[in-house]
Amino acid sequence: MYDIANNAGPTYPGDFLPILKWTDFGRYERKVKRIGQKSDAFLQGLLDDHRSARGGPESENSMLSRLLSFQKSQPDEYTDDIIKGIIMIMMLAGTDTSAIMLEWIFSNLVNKPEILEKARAEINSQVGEENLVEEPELAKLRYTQAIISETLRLYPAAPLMVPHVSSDDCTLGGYHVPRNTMVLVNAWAIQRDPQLWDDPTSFKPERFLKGENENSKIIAFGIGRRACPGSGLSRRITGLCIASLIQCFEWKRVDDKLVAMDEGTGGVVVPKFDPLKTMCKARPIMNKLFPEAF
Ligand code: HEM
Repeated sequence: MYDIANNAGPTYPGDFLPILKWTDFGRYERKVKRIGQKSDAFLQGLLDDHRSARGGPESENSMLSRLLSFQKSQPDEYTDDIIKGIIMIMMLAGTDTSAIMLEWIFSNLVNKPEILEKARAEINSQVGEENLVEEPELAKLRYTQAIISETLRLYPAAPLMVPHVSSDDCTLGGYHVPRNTMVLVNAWAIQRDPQLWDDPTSFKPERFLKGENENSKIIAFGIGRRACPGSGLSRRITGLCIASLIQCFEWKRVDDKLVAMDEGTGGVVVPKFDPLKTMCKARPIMNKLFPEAF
């Protein structure tokens, strides 16, 4: 996964200087073909394990076993290649992005404990301290949702989105774009544009609680028919995850220094430069929810 992610996106110099493709500069083609074969073998192994029920009882209700059951009734639609493609895109597009968003969220929360406390107060008042937050309650957690939106705005997991190619000559913002040109959208810069946002570089979830629909200005999931189909799922998973982590633990920085908020480098998905290190301590609710653990 690491190899695929790092070789995806606009990272190949030959895309910018086509002459380099003649010599397979940096052995890029050979490298990606090898990665492709390796990942195909891995996914085929997963499929075969599920098919022969070698995955154990926990795999019986998995997404893969569901897809394989569709294969029995619609063999032409659900070929092995299609199923491998679905699993691959879910893993590639859905895992790193959501994990990185979570890391940015907690980096912001430990740097701004007052925001963390406000989120906790909302969770206490809407969910209470007896039960772990559940999905239907997420709609009531408006401040938690606002924290997610503000993180997507300032720290989009895919800052240049996924490269697109113009299928025809067109004009974009007054610029002529010939057919077959790679087009990148700088979501990172657009979401910090002072013409669109007040105090654009400050982390202020409150801006999403105003009456206007600020969320419609977020483009971190793309726009239009190729926009991210996992955006709703991702917001729900992340919402559940941060709300339960806030319910169950106290969170603090490891020392007085603020957590550095620099971006690292990557393919499509860009992680933090320094992975987040933080301290956490179990809260009393953990004794009630998981007494056997204490
Ligand atoms: C924080 C979480 C996520 C972010 C920031 C994110 C962002 C994006 C972006 C920017 C694109 C490209 C949109 C474009 O080309 O204009 C995309 C595409 C895609 N995402 Fe996500 N995504 C996230 C989570 C997920 C999840 C959880 C899934 C599925 C489990 C998913 C599945 C996909 C797929 C399949 C595409 C390709 C859509 C297409 O090309 O038609 N993503 N995502």
